[in-house]
Amino acid sequence: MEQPVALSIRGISKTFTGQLALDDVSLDIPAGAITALLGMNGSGKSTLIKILAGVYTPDPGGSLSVRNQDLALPLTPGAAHAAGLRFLHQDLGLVDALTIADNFALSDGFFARSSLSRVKLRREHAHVASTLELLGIDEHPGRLVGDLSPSVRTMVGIARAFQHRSGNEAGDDAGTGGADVDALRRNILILDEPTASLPAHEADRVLALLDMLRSHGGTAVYVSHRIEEVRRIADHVAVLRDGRLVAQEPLGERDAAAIVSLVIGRELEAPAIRPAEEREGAVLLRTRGLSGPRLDGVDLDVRAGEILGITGLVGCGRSELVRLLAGVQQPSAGTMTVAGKPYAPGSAAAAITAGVACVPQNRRRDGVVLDLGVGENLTLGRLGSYTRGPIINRAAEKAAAQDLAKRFLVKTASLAAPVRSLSGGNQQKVVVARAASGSPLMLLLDEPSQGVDALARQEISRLLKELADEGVAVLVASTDYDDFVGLADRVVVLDRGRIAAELSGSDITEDAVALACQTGAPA
Ligand SMILES: Nc1ncnc2c1ncn2[C@@H]1O[C@H](COP(=O)(O)OP(=O)(O)OP(=O)(O)O)[C@@H](O)[C@H]1O
Repeated sequence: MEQPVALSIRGISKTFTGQLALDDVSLDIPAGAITALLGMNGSGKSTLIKILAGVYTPDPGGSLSVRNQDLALPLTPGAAHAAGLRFLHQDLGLVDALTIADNFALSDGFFARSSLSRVKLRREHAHVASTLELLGIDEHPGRLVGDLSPSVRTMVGIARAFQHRSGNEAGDDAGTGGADVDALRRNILILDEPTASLPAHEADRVLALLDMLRSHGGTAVYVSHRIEEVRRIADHVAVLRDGRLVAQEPLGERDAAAIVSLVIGRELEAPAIRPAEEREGAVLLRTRGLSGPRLDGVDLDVRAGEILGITGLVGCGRSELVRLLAGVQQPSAGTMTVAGKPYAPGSAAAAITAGVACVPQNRRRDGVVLDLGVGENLTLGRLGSYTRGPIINRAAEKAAAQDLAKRFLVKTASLAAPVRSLSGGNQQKVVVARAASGSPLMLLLDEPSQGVDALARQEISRLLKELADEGVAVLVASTDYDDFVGLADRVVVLDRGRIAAELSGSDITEDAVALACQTGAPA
């Protein structure tokens, strides 16, 4: 039997200055099922979601309907909400310093809660608790959001999207209404890469919540670049390529390779294996007894030309290790050398001067200047390379930016376009390209494939191998174990700040790394 359609999108296009981001997209989202919205970086997924959320105005001509009711275009955020469209953006919009219940109240724009009586507050807590319970979230409404694990924060974000207000601000009944099963079934949840920044086992909990939503008859549209997650959770796939819808079908029994080829339009080639001799350079980085708040006496040798993976469960000290090596945090004990010389960078700039470049985890905060152009971001901090005396050679700067954009496959309307206008994955490519462009001795990357599509991920892997072949020591810290397969020569697993296991060569598989993270021992 055909499933009823929850959301129907007809002939939607969106042109940004000089660029067609969505081209006549028509798509039906079936009710009571999870649809994975897939596509490479820059294919138009976020643009479509922002049109549904009433953030972007589509080009004239298309139409939208929810359960056969036409919506007036352009939508406003209020009209989208009234129609039952619920959104979870990557930035969850939760306030750490407030409780779960307060965060629920905040989303209603209603925060005169000091005036609520104790009875009403208790009732409000009960509403929030029932919503949490319905979605399988085992937390007390009075818990501070800042104390929650990343996956529970995401789950709270989802639960909050479903709540409804009851009563009015002035009236007796003012307060936040919990969601009931009917609300879960009636509304349509749209999630833009909810698991992008979550390690695999945390992401699993969010997927379990989506399972729960589906079991209540709920409808969701889910964007992800993680193919295994799509296989695990989706009933249907819809694929955008260059702004056009190229597939809309049940997921069926497709394996990962089949989904990837649906997304990129061809088969992904197997990654090239690096010959062993290319990873046997001299020791470039040596740490002895390296310690910090989370790290506890790490001894590490990384060779020139080696690609080393660093992983472990949440709190293992992985990101701290990157920060200490990158000079943005100072060790409490231990020593480091780079190319045999003492290395104690007091800042990121000092690390770069010593030949250690870093691709930080939070690209929007630390990696790019959103309002500067793509070209300027690519050459940022390297102006010295294009100046002779007081004269800046703009042509040389532009040529360098063009080269980098081409080599790292940055998809942009022009080099002058602000980085803000780039899709998430393309912003990431800009950061990687810039870090690699200064001929570093060592390149550190913290979660480099967050929000990056399968093809770009492979391109980044290929470029990292190229850099390693040129003698650069590459350190990739990641919780996405797939990042290491076909890329890393060696993977070091951290557990509570110490080295717990090490894998190398063909032993590096997703399952073996996962097992080593769980047990602290190689498979
Ligand atoms: N505000 C904007 N101004 C100009 N161009 C934009 C703007 N927002 C998006 N674009 C362009 O529209 C196209 C689609 O971008 P969009 O962010 O929708 O891609 P996406 O599929 O969500 O990618 P990703 O997987 O990387 O998040 C891209 O080429 C992007 O550069």
